[in-house]
This record gives sequence, C-alpha cells and structure tokens, in this order.
Amino acid sequence: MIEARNLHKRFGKKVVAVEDVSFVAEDGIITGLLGPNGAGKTTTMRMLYTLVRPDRGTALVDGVDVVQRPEDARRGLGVLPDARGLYPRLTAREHARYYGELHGLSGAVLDKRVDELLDLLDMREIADRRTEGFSQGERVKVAMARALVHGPRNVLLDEPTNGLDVMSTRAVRNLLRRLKDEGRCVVFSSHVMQEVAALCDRIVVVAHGRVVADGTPDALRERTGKDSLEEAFVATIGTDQGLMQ
Ligand SMILES: Nc1ncnc2c1ncn2[C@@H]1O[C@H](COP(=O)(O)OP(=O)(O)OP(=O)(O)O)[C@@H](O)[C@H]1O
Repeated sequence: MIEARNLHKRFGKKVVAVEDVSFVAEDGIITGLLGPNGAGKTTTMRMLYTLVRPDRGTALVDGVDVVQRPEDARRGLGVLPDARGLYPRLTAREHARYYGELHGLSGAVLDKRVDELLDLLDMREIADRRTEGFSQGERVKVAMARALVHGPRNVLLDEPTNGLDVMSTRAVRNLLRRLKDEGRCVVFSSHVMQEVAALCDRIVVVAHGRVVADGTPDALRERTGKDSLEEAFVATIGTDQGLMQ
C-alpha cells in the first residue's frame, strides 16, 4: 500500500510543483494519477520513490516512511521512472539480471524470474541485444522488466505506455492487470484519460499540484453528472488542455 499525505514540493521560489497531494493506493487495485501536463504527477511519483525529498508531508510504502527509511521503502517498490535511463552496453536480459542481483536474487531463481518477464513482455527477440539503439517501446519494456524483477509488492509507473504501439500497450496493460490480480499495489500516472479509464479501479485527478478529485470511474461520472468519463474529467479540471493525446 502506498500513502501520500499532504505532500508539497517547490522548485526555487517560483515553481510550486506539488501543493498538498494526499491519496491512498490500496493493494490489489490499480490507481491512476491523471492530470494535464505540468500537473505535478512526476514530482509526486519522484517523492514516493525517494528521488525527490518533499518540502512537507509524508509518503509511506507499506507503512515505511520514505524519507526516514528510504532503503527499506525502496525494497518494497518497483519503479518505472519517467527517464528510462538504460545502460547502452548491456543487453535487455543483462539489465533485468543486474537489477535482480542488486535486490539479492541469484542463480536459478533469478534465471527463472528473468525468463518469465521476458516472455510476459514479449521480449524474446530483443533479449540478448545491447540496448543501444533500442526503440522507445523496446526501452520501456527493458525498464519494465528491470522494475519488476524482484517481485515488488508495490509498483509505481510514470506514463508506462508513452510511445508504445498497440501491441506493446496491450502487453503492458495485461501485465498491470496481472500485478493487480496478484494483490500488488499498482500506481501509474498518465495524461491520457482513455488509458486511465481502460485500466484503473480508482482515479486520483491532479491539477496545478493538487488533488481535485479522487474515486472510482463511476463515482467521478456521478459526481460531475456526466455520462462519459472524458466529459467528467474535463468538468473536474475545468479544461481539456494537456489532457488529450
Ligand atoms: N527539477 C525541476 N526544476 C524546476 N521545475 C520543475 C522541476 N521538476 C518539475 N518542475 C515543474 O513542476 C511542475 C510539475 O511538473 P511535473 O513533471 O511533476 O508534472 P507532470 O504532471 O508529470 O507533467 P507531464 O504530464 O507533462 O509529465 C511543472 O511546472 C514543471 O516545470
């Protein structure tokens, strides 16, 4: 379970990236952070996965405070960051193996886990190529395998289907549903409402660094009195700018 409690983050004097974000992402469901460009989604994610220190507020991963015990929090997290940052000289398989080793896996257990992920993400053909020159979609898959290799209880993904074609998007969606069915806590961010609508059990709408709505897709529709989720989002945020594909 992941909890954000009154998170705040400023950059310099002028930029207020996150101004009081709170939500709880439960286990066994997919929670979507939806908001237009610049809403504060990535900054919120970065605070949750210990890359950025909040100015105020608390973030907990399975009850562990990410500022006070960052190492323990990270052990329980699998992260797909916005900058996918791969090592060009390592193959796709080596990326997954390396991160598995960093998390203490080895031998047959690690081999099996890596093979499983390469299959699930439909990566067999690229598994043993160096990642230098990989397409956007191939890079996302490698980063995804790397994020999940240690079987984390909580998974944070920043715009996971960005740049993916239809087949790869389907593979990623199926994988997220599988993680949910396994009882894991899955949080992902997106500015594409169709993406969120297709996957999420719970939607946290963020705009201008604040949570402006939080609930199931049905509850959001009811609250705004709109039939389509798309109209409900636009009504909630007050604009459709930065929210379309
Ligand atoms: N390191 C930084 N230094 C200065 N400003 C920053 C920094 N990181 C984020 N910001 C600013 O904070 C605000 C929120 O950015 P953030 O990346 O969190 O938004 P986002 O919702 O993820 O947007 P997008 O959908 O475009 O990725 C933006 O105005 C951004 O320019």
